[in-house]
Amino acid sequence: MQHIHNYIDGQLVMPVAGQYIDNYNPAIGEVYSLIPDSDEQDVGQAVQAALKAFPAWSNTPAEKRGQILMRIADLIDQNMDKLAEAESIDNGKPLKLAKSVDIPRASSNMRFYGTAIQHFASEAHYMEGTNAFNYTVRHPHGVVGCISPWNLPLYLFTWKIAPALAAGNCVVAKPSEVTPMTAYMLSEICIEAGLPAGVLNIVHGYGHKVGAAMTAHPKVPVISFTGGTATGRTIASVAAPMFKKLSLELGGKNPNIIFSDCDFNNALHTSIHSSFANQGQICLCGSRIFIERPLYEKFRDAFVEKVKAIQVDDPMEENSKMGAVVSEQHMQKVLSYIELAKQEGGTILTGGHQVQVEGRCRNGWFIAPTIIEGLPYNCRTNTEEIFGPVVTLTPFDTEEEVIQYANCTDYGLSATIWTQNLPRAHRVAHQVHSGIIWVNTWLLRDLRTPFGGMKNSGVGREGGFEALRFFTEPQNVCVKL
Ligand SMILES: NC(=O)c1ccc[n+]([C@@H]2O[C@H](COP(=O)([O-])OP(=O)(O)OC[C@H]3O[C@@H](n4cnc5c(N)ncnc54)[C@H](O)[C@@H]3O)[C@@H](O)[C@H]2O)c1
Ligand SMILES: O=C/C=C/C=C(\O)C(=O)O
Repeated sequence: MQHIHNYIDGQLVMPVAGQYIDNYNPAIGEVYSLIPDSDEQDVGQAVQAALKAFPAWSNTPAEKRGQILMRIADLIDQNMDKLAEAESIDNGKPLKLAKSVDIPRASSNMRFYGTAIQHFASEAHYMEGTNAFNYTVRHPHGVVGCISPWNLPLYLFTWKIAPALAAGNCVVAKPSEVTPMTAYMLSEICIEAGLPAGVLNIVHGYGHKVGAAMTAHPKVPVISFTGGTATGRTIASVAAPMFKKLSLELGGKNPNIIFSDCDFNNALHTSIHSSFANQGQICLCGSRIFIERPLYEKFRDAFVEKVKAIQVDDPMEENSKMGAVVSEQHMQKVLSYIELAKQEGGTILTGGHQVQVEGRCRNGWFIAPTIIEGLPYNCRTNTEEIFGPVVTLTPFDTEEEVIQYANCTDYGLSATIWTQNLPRAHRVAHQVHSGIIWVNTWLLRDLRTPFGGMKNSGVGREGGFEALRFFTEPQNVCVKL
């Protein structure tokens, strides 16, 4: 069976304690590889390697650092098919999705920050009347920790490490233990691309061991984390008393607001993606669909009809639109929320159950896309993150009412608004408490924009120069002439 290795000090190495964790193919329901069950000893070695590499890497001209990131991007592109297949096997997502979204975005992340760092300028402030000026240098921090989740494995892993490396930091990174394979393949790519030893170190294993050791390590002053809100809280509780700098990208329970005057076909088709793409396991999925009452029945009936036609099948099938959810444990969690929705008075319009796919996937973990109506806007099903192929439909009568519905959760990541009325689009956008608003679209990403959530969806922003500012420490020098 294939063993995944840690990537420490430029080498692919076994975990110090020699222990491994089973890695499952969720579409088959079987173990297909083994992941290092690393601990604080491996994290300690990774931090030492990163500290050793830091002086040379931080003094490497930005242009040269950028060139190495671009080489990594080229190698991701050259290995597109292999990486996409590995992502699909590891995560259960349709191969087509991995090929069209996950892996291309991973190379875009490297390319974006490989070039962004060439344009990242420091500020200067002249003090009129005093004949003095200030210039601000942005120093890399040293060793930074990057911790990522399982839903968009290589996409979110590279979204963190690219700006961290571009800014001149050395990195200790931990991909999710549920989907480690493409991060492992990335370590091979980094070696081939000539990334100097110790600049990026990838330590595999459990969050409560590897992630916790990174968070608590005194030589890792910065943690960038994407994952669940509860985990973010644990990390913050350890990091805050150590005065670490934190970026937290957490969960969401995003509203998808559909007004009667929307472009109906566009709203309908995009809502299918925003509900069920990646089996609904994207933090940006619009899991609460609010429909203005005059359109409610028309939208509901058309939506249910289209969703009933979605075939859940083997993610490796060329035309698969919906694959497996990531693990048996996650499937049980999602199914338990469907039971909760029934107890809370919801009506299942379609789905609501596990699916057994024929053939090689008969023991895999699949859930039918599920639509529920008839729930109060503030019940648990409508306020807690399910993170699976489950959406609720709720009618509304006025703007004020739907804004209240939209804002009634502790989350504030993203929202989508469908209307042809421009003033209304802006009016509603400004009142919805979400860090990311889409009008008449969904998941249209410009990598230059600030990305992140309000309320319990996170702290700080990724993307564009925000990430380069996060991964650097500003130092102001005031000079009197
Ligand atoms: N806001 C965003 O950009 C965004 C993006 C993707 C996913 N998410 C969220 O991520 C969640 C799903 O991902 P998940 O289940 O992998 O999340 P998770 O919080 O369980 O795990 C995320 C990562 O944190 C690690 N971890 C777990 N416990 C830790 C600890 N005590 N200390 C340090 N690290 C620890 C895990 O091993 C994993 O690598 C959802 O809530 C989803 O909304 C948010
Ligand atoms: O599941 C969460 C998705 C996060 C997406 C991004 O971070 C992005 O598109 O940059």
